[in-house]
Amino acid sequence: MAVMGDLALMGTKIKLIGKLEKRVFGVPLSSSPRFSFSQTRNLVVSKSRTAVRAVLQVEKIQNSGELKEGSLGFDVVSERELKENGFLGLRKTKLVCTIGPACSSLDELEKLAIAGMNVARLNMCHNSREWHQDVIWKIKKLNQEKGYCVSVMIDTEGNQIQVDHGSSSSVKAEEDSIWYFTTEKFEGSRPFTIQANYEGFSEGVNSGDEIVIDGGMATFEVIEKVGNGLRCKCTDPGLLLPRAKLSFWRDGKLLGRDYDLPTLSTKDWSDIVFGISEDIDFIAVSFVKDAEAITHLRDYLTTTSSKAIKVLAKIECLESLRRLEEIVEASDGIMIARGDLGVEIPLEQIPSVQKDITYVCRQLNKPVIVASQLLESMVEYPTPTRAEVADVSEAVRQYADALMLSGESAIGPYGMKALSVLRTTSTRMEQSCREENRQTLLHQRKLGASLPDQIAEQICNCAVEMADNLGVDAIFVYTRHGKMASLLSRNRPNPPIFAFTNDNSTQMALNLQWGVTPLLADLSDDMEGNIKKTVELIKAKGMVKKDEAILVVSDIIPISTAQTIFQSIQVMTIT
Ligand SMILES: Nc1ncnc2c1ncn2[C@@H]1O[C@H](COP(=O)(O)OP(=O)(O)OP(=O)(O)O)[C@@H](O)[C@H]1O
Ligand SMILES: CC(=O)C(=O)O
Ligand SMILES: [K+]
Ligand SMILES: [Mg+2]
Repeated sequence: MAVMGDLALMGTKIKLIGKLEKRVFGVPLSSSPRFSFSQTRNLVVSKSRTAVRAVLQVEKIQNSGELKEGSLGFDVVSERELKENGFLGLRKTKLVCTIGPACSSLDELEKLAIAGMNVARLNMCHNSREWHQDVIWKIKKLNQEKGYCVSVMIDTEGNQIQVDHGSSSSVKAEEDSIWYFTTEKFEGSRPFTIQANYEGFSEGVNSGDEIVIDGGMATFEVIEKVGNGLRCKCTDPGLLLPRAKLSFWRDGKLLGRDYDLPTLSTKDWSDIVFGISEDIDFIAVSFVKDAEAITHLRDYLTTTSSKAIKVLAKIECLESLRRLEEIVEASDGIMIARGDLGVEIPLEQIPSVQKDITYVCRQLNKPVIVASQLLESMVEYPTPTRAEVADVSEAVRQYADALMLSGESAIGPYGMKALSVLRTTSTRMEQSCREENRQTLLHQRKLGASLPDQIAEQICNCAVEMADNLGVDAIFVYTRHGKMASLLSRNRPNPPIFAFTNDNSTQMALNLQWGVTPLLADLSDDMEGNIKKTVELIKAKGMVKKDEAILVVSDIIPISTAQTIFQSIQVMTIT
């Protein structure tokens, strides 16, 4: 079988070396290999039963770093999944669970880890510092003592305008009833009075404007302004929940409101300092309005944290949609926070906005989480609605990197079942997408050249095209900061990506990337040796079999004397 891999690297100022070898794990074989170069740009690879590697390398001069000798770290869940289901059976879509009172015991956390939780989210809006610390310690304990690989995310409270009637349960607003929205502070509740948490909440609001609560739970018309407060009439009766969110409308159009509040409050900064001290992996920033807050936080983290904590921007207000591209570029990833987004924009716009955001993230190579109400009915019931399963499937079909549970896992009694619905639904849809890709040969990945590092981008685009065309069983990538792994993931290949890194924070960050199984390995200076060692370790664990083919992409291969960086694609068949 001869297959073409077209490496469209011409035109870059890079020296391209075509180097063909036939070796068994680094040892040259004497017999003549069955492959040939057809042109400078094309590499023809023949697979044989011996380990044959066709190597195409791009050479560039740069500083090289130190790599250490050691062993290979597989987390227990991926190892089990791989043994049970084989390479193609590995789930690609990552799963995030919000941790709340329903799942904060060591036992419940372990059950979620076993069921496939990749990232645990702690919402700093709720509960105490001690409570969050206790959960983080339990997750670290499970990782260290039982071999799980669960990353930790904190989600900031942010400066959010909320209204509250002061009662712990919901209150009904009847048609034509008159209510007073006030900024006055008082304890408990007063009849027909709703407290707003921000003095300036009514600025620019006129008589006749509408107030929509929680995206449509109830609607009020503003009768008059009284100081900072608003006297209103209920025009669409409904329920007022504690800590409700509100939007203002005029003549049927949403009033975009830019409150003069910083994205990160004093409490958020203290939560961030806490997060750094607890060695967390991700900070999700709520109500991001522009790129500035993200850049500021990233600069802060660079100077204060020894570890590369990733900053995710939550898209949940109108301003963030207006500045989407700059926010995506500035951040390490995005969360589509559909809960608050549905309060800020008309609900019917959410599906198309979700599609647009996932598209932009893919182009700019940033992981994206689809969050909120994926399986909302499961907060109360043990099975999802058909519509919820369809919503989950659509997010998977859009190739979102991750799906998130909120109340389903935090407060609901069926968190485990909800996680299992996410797992089975995503596995099924991933399989269907693979079949569809194969039939149509229409590559979803017409990504073009959109990133600054064109060499890495092109190598990964070509590598994935080769991997799919050759039908290899797995892709191995050796990466320090995870860039090559994410660029491969961006192409959404059919085979799974095993990313070997010697950096723990890279491993934990890659937990959010579609199709990537991050593995901590003590890599040495010698890339040939690394490949040989990792393949043999995986072979010894019974995870690769004879005749299975692996495509290997390596990012940093220091050539000791000249300090040269090689970026290469190799195809090897296991003997
Ligand atoms: N740590 C916690 N302690 C207690 N309850 C929690 C905790 N985390 C979440 N919850 C509960 O689970 C529900 C859903 O959680 P989640 O944090 O996803 O929703 P949210 O408050 O709407 O998010 P956000 O405020 O970021 O928009 C919350 O309304 C809250 O009642
Ligand atoms: C997750 C979140 O913050 C939201 O959906 O609003
Ligand atoms: K939050
Ligand atoms: Mg929110």
